Formats: sequence, structure tokens, C-alpha cells
Amino acid sequence: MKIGMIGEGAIGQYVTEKLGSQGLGPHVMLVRRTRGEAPGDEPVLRVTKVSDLPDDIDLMVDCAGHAALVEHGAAILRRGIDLVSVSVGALSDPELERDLAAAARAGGGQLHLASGAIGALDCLQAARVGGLTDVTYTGRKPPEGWLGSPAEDRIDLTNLRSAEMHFDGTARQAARDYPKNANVAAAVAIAGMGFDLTKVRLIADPDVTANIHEIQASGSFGSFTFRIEGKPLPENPRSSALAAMSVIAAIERRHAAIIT
Ligand SMILES: NC(=O)C1=CN([C@@H]2O[C@H](COP(=O)(O)OP(=O)(O)OC[C@H]3O[C@@H](n4cnc5c(N)ncnc54)[C@H](O)[C@@H]3O)[C@@H](O)[C@H]2O)C=CC1
Ligand SMILES: O=C([O-])CC(=O)C(=O)O
Repeated sequence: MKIGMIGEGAIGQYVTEKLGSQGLGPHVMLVRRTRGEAPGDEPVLRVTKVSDLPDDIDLMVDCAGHAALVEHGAAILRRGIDLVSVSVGALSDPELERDLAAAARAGGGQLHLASGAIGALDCLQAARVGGLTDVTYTGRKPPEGWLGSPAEDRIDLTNLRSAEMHFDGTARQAARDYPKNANVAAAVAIAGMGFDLTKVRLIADPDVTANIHEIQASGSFGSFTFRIEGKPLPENPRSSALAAMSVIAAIERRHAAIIT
């Protein structure tokens, strides 16, 4: 399997290293701009356009965020290349969702949304079959985990003394307003009640060191509560290590004989 990567940040670096240790490349990087290197200087080919990807790439992996999925997603799928993405919140835009689905149908590529920093999505998907009545997702991170988000305008992140909620609304609004922080909200919405019926609360908490994600769901199946305390990646306090791990798990599932 030949794999190409988008994103060289905290998640991208983790994924690239793991792929390398498994002998899986990556074989090409899709980047915003090349570094002006002469051909042959770089061990890994770097291109800026989907049309420049080599013909033998089987899978592209997006670890770069919403802008990258918007920019490249449809073109990748239209070329018949499968795509694993962590940029789940981008699908809160119905037009993008339609474009990606149409490109996948036309080209034969499949978009696989990584489970990211959360779990229990399988449980929500099953529960949805019988009917869900309430799904609430609560995301809690230390103040530094919300830097660069609208939380900065809503509360004083640098002098926070106790936990404060800076968002209370739908998953659609959360995913749009917090592209670097609410992909989990989007994943919960897609698995369960959808973007407009999934309730989201986002909290900055100076008393925690982990990224804490909780789902409370009820429906005809009964009810469940799921909570995870995820360690942030050292390079980016916004992103949990599990999000990067889930990308590798998604790739591994593609060639497993028995899939969970
Ligand atoms: N599904 C989930 O649970 C999670 C999803 N995420 C998403 O993953 C994204 C990446 O996370 P990190 O690696 O921590 O961020 P980061 O800021 O450390 O790295 C982002 C990387 O993407 C690159 N990039 C951005 N736009 C690009 C484009 N149009 N084309 C090519 N490269 C582009 C940047 O140059 C940078 O290398 C976040 O912005 C967020 O949207 C993050 C955490 C959890
Ligand atoms: O990594 C996390 O803990 C969650 C996150 O940033 C997101 O949902 O976008």
C-alpha cells in the first residue's frame, strides 16, 4: 500500500513516524508550498496539487485540518484515491459534505473519518438504529488547549481561576466556530443524532491537565456515558495523542482480515 500525507504538524508528525516505522512510507507529501528544493534533494516527494500525486498512491491521509479537506478532499476522491481524515468538523458545511460524497461516487474513492480523540462512536451508531432521544457532548481542556479559538474572546483564558463554559449550542455551530477543537463534536454528531440535534458544551478548566471528552446518550437502547482523559500531544496542547493514534488504527483496519 502506497500512502500520501497531508499535514506536518503535531498529528502529521506522529502519523508519519509511525508509518515510517511500519515500512509504509509515506511516499508523498501534499503541501501548501514546496521548499524550493531541487528534484532528488528530498527523500519524500513533495507536491502542491492532487493532480501531481503519483498514479500508484492508494491512500491519502489528511492530518492538516479543515482547510486541507476543503482544498483537496474532493479532488482526491474523484481520482479514485481513498482518504482518511481527521478534519471531521469540516463536514458541518452541507455543501462540502455533498461535494465530497459526489466526488467519492464519481471517482470511486472512499472518505474514512478517523475516530479521532473520542471513542464510543460504534455504540452511538448502533444506538441510532433504534432511535436516539438525547446526545450531549462535553469537551473540557486546560486553558492553553483553547488558545486560538473563540474562547479567547469569550473568557479570560490567561487568568482563569475556575472552569468556565465558553460554548453551549449545537454540534454544527461548534464545528464551524472551533475548527481546531470541535472535530470530536462533529464525530459524535455524525455517528449519532446529526449536527443540529447534538448538544455541545465546551469548557476551559485550569484544574485539568488532560483533554477530557464526555458523551451522554440515551434512546430506545437505554443510556450510556463515555468519558476519556486524553493526553495532549507535546507539540500541540489542542490535539490529543489519541487522535493521531486513531489515524494509524484506521489505516491498519484497511488491511485487516477480521475487522472490529
Ligand atoms: N478528529 C479529531 O479528534 C481531531 C482533529 N483535529 C484536526 O486535526 C488538525 C491538525 O491537528 P494538529 O496536527 O494538531 O495541528 P497543527 O497545527 O500542529 O498542524 C497542522 C498542519 O497542517 C498543515 N496544513 C494546514 N493547512 C494545509 C493545507 N491546506 N494543505 C496542506 N497542509 C496544510 C500545516 O502546515 C501544519 O503542518 C486540527 O486543525 C484539527 O482540525 C485535531 C485534533 C483532534
Ligand atoms: O484532540 C482533541 O482532544 C479534540 C480536538 O482538538 C478536536 O475535537 O478537534
